[in-house]
Amino acid sequence: MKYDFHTIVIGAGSAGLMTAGILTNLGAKVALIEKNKMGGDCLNTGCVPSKSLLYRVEKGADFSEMMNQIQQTIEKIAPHDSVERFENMGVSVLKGSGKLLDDHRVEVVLNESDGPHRVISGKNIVLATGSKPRIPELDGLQRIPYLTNENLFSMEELPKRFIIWGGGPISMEIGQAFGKLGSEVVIISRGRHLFKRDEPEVDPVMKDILAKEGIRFYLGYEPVKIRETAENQGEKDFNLTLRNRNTGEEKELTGDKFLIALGRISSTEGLGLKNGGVEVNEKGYVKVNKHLQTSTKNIYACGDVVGEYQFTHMGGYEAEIVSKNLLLPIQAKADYSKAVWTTYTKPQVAHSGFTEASAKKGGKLGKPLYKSFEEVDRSIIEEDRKGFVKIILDRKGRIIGGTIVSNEAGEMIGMVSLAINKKMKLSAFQSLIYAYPTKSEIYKSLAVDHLQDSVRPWQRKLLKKWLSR
Ligand SMILES: Cc1cc2nc3c(=O)[nH]c(=O)nc-3n(C[C@H](O)[C@H](O)[C@H](O)COP(=O)(O)OP(=O)(O)OC[C@H]3O[C@@H](n4cnc5c(N)ncnc54)[C@H](O)[C@@H]3O)c2cc1C
Ligand SMILES: NC(=O)c1ccc[n+]([C@@H]2O[C@H](COP(=O)([O-])OP(=O)(O)OC[C@H]3O[C@@H](n4cnc5c(N)ncnc54)[C@H](O)[C@@H]3O)[C@@H](O)[C@H]2O)c1
Repeated sequence: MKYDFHTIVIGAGSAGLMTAGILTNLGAKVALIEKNKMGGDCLNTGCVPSKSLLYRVEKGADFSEMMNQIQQTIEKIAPHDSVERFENMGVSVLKGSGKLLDDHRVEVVLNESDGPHRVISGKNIVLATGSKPRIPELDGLQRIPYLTNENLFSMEELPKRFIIWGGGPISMEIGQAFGKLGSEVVIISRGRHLFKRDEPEVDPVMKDILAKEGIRFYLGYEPVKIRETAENQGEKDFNLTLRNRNTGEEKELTGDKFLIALGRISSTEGLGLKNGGVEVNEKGYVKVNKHLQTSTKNIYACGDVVGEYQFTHMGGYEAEIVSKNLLLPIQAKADYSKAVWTTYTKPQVAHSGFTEASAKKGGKLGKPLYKSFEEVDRSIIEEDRKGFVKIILDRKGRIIGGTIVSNEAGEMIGMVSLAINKKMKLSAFQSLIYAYPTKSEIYKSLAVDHLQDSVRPWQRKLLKKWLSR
């Protein structure tokens, strides 16, 4: 059977762009379908505007000027993900909505055409349609103009009392940024712990830092209703009633902006999954095996639509696996034991590989090691002493995980990832020369502590004897 394309990719966010780019560069004929903006969430409503905001907050500028600068940053990066760039590479980009008709044919309802819908066929199809914010049921919510990441960065005025529902990375990053800009920030989360994906030592450090900056937390609370109140300079305020999940006690808060950041749902509405024989899991995400293959063997999926690790770089990693599997006879597997992420608060919280708990669960835990930045000279100089490095060793003493809390944690975690990838032991950290004064010196002191701890008493005695000759 002859198909129009080797692969049809639906969705031009980080995962779809990466898949289309790799396959085309390696000689495959590819169609890429995007119904909205090229670059998806990351460029338009996710990583880029949020990190641009965090950077600009530190520089201090007028709010509307800052929002303009954020849009300018998006425009500067947009050419990397543009139709022109991908068409120049050789990708056929179709601006419209894609729907599976069966396991090889996709119907495209073009954005700018009143003509008949176009139907294209592909030997393979890749679903990279991403995710969207999860909006829960809440009494009164439909009458309140609430915010999500999709309209947050179009706000024109700085909120006075900014209430954020959710305890994940969006809430932490955005909450801290708006607190620094001068909003009164309240964060509500049903769980008692923040940074739940990270090591448990992160939660108290970050809670303390954020609370000292003035953020108020209602942890263990759930909103039960929201109502508009009197008009306040053209903007409507609202009252939000919260209930303590343990005691049932109720509290009332007033705010002028309400952000919902309660995680994501898959973006598969109208995608015709059933026509393609593609199953979803219990959370509604596209079900894939380790090769990122769906229940239909020539249809693969990657990025947020798959669910577990909703990060741009993980979508990129999955796109590489999918591309290999579409081109090579041997099927590569996605290995999430080396997953990496960073939450860009100040200090940042970065992680790579196993946590202590996941290593224990997987029967891999040798030893967890911990070192605070308290006595690191560079951290003292920069007043960045509250964080730590935690390294997880397996039973053979190899580095299999790490967590860093520090202003540059996102940059520092790369060294841990390299050590994990190359199956290194702590001695690798110990034998390096580090420039003084850098925060990376913590790797050396952590290694030295551990090596000292692992010297046996008889070895110590022998050494002492030898030194006293
Ligand atoms: C506020 C915020 C901050 C974030 N910060 C970070 C960060 O700092 N670092 C990080 O790694 N990650 C971050 N993320 C997560 C990151 O943005 C996502 O993991 C990433 O964008 C997912 O990429 P994707 O390609 O899977 O999906 P998306 O970016 O959602 O792209 C999917 C695309 O498919 C299109 N589409 C959907 N259905 C169809 C259809 N039927 N036909 C045609 N097109 C369709 C959509 O329009 C969209 O453009 C952040 C997310 C948010 C919300
Ligand atoms: N720096 C980064 O890499 C970065 C930054 C922002 C967002 N992101 C990505 O975007 C995605 C979305 O972020 P997010 O912060 O919305 O989601 P999240 O899923 O990470 O966190 C949602 C939080 O809300 C809580 N929650 C869920 N339902 C609730 C309810 N009914 N009541 C009270 N609390 C409830 C959850 O317990 C969780 O703590 C994440 O998966 C993340 O991967 C990444």
